[in-house]
Amino acid sequence: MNKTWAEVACEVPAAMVDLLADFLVELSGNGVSIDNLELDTFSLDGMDEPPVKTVRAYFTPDAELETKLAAVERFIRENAPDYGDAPPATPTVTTIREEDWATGWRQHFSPTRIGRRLVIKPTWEPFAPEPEDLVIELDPGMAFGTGTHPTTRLCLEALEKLGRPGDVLDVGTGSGILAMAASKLGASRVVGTDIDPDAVEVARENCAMNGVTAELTITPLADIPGQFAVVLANILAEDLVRMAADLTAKVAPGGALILSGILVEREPYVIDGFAATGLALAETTREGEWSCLLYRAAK
Ligand SMILES: C[S@@+](CC[C@H](N)C(=O)[O-])C[C@H]1O[C@@H](n2cnc3c(N)ncnc32)[C@H](O)[C@@H]1O
Repeated sequence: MNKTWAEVACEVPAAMVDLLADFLVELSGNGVSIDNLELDTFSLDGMDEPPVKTVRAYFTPDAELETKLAAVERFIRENAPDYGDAPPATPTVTTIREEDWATGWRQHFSPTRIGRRLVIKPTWEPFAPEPEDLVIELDPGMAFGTGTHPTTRLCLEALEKLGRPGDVLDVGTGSGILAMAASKLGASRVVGTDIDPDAVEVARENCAMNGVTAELTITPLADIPGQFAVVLANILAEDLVRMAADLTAKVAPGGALILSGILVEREPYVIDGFAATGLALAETTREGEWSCLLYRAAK
């Protein structure tokens, strides 16, 4: 593959890393890496934590890149003053090859237990599962969803709590992680859709690697036939609200809709956006600044 990525490196005060990382994940649709800036021995003297860290995000180098870069610069400029007096450095952009992007991720990715039985494990790491464990093998690829992001974890936990899930629709499947988990949890049929054809390709490869059968497609949500016992969508709050009617239409009577990708401060906005759908909000779970909403359809 000759694909390249624009790696955007932002040096920010260490205390601002989480805020910026979440912003970059949302904006790029991909994971970020965080590493310590190399400092000289004088500046490190007597310091436990370096004061500045570098957050790296990965963007497709397309026509929207300039606009996204401007948004990153604006975000840093507006938020950095809350974390210290030093003026923030301008983010740097480096073009990197796809292979390097994937390799860089390896050091940040290790077996992770999520919920009671699900374990996400990179292919290269040895892991001894418990008898009840449902292991998903996953290498960081070009699609969002390695299980390291709270929005994915919240979705997986909510899904596992539903028990054997029946037919499942995964909207914005990314790496296919939720689709694979649904299948491992005993779903009778799994459909995953994504607007990004590359993500669908990655999801197909991941499903094949895990022996999972799922129908993976770029068919828009509104055109997917049928209804599902569980519909999952880990997408941005704005998209969830825009898609509220289509998402609701896919939930079978008595079924569940799991919405993730919602910043806690955006919870009321999403709840408002789903108020007219007739679905009942059954549970809200949170991790850090992320929320996941579980809705139920009437029987
Ligand atoms: C945050 S990732 C979620 C990936 C994975 N489901 C997870 O939970 O980790 C969001 C995914 O939704 C896709 N997406 C965004 N808008 C979409 C839409 N309107 N319909 C389908 N997929 C969409 C993106 O391409 C991306 O792969």
